[in-house]
Amino acid sequence: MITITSLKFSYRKRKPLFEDLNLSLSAGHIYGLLGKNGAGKSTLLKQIAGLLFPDGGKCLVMGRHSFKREPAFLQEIFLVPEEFYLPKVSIRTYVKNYAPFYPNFDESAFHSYLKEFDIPYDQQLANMSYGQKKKVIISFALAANTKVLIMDEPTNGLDIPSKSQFRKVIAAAVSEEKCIVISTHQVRDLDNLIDSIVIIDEHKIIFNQSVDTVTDKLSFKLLHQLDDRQQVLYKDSSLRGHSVILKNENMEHSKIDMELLFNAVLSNRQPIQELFN
Ligand SMILES: Nc1ncnc2c1ncn2[C@@H]1O[C@H](COP(=O)(O)OP(=O)(O)OP(=O)(O)O)[C@@H](O)[C@H]1O
Repeated sequence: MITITSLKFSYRKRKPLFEDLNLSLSAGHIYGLLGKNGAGKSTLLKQIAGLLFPDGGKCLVMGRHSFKREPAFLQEIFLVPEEFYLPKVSIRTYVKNYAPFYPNFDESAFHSYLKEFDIPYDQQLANMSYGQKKKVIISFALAANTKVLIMDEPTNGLDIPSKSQFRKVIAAAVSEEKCIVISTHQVRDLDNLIDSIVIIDEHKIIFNQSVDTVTDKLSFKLLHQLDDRQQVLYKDSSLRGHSVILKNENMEHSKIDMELLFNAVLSNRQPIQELFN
């Protein structure tokens, strides 16, 4: 669905942000895009949405160069940006004006997502808080029913109950035809939601694996004592004990700890990458 090959991009000359970045994302998945501040997550999402031109390489979405922003491409992609502007109109008028750009827009789904988020339909966008506006744009994005849905830090600004509502509405909107990409620092907000993890660091994609493959190869444990015989790939020690990542040699099933995995991939990249090659 999204194929990025040898992508090069920089905002400033002699300071490349992406160099030979390669990424392939398929339909039927929810990808979590993780990276440190400034790693280039938002920039990558903008490249996919065709809001930035590559300096080299290709960014193809549904077989089309995203930077061309052809109508057939725009109808099938929706980006929920981290910072957004909504016009000073009612939700009703917003839908009337913008839904026609999306041929598969589902108005009844839009109503049900708003209901899930406790947002009354008859409201003026100008009178809403940042978090409420964000819920409107997320609901609209899901109802637009595009094949590609990109969300940049969607849970920023959402209160605690809204985060589980968010997981619920996303889970309801998933289908085999859609590719959903969500960038976040709040990995716990995406718990049980994303099925694949993509990590960007130092100009490149350094990790792109499904959660199932990760838990097949790695075992996540909380140990009270470390045993020298165990080959610990990464550990994070606290008063609770040692949160560790081990090679999953006995085919045990454990629940992925995305924060631990992220820190492990960044600090102990080579042995972890080798396990997946
Ligand atoms: N419009 C711009 N002009 C110049 N440099 C920019 C611009 N936008 C972003 N950058 C720079 O590009 C780099 C990547 O920024 P980007 O916003 O893509 O990172 P990010 O991974 O989304 O970061 P964060 O997690 O902090 O949101 C940063 O060093 C940033 O300063």
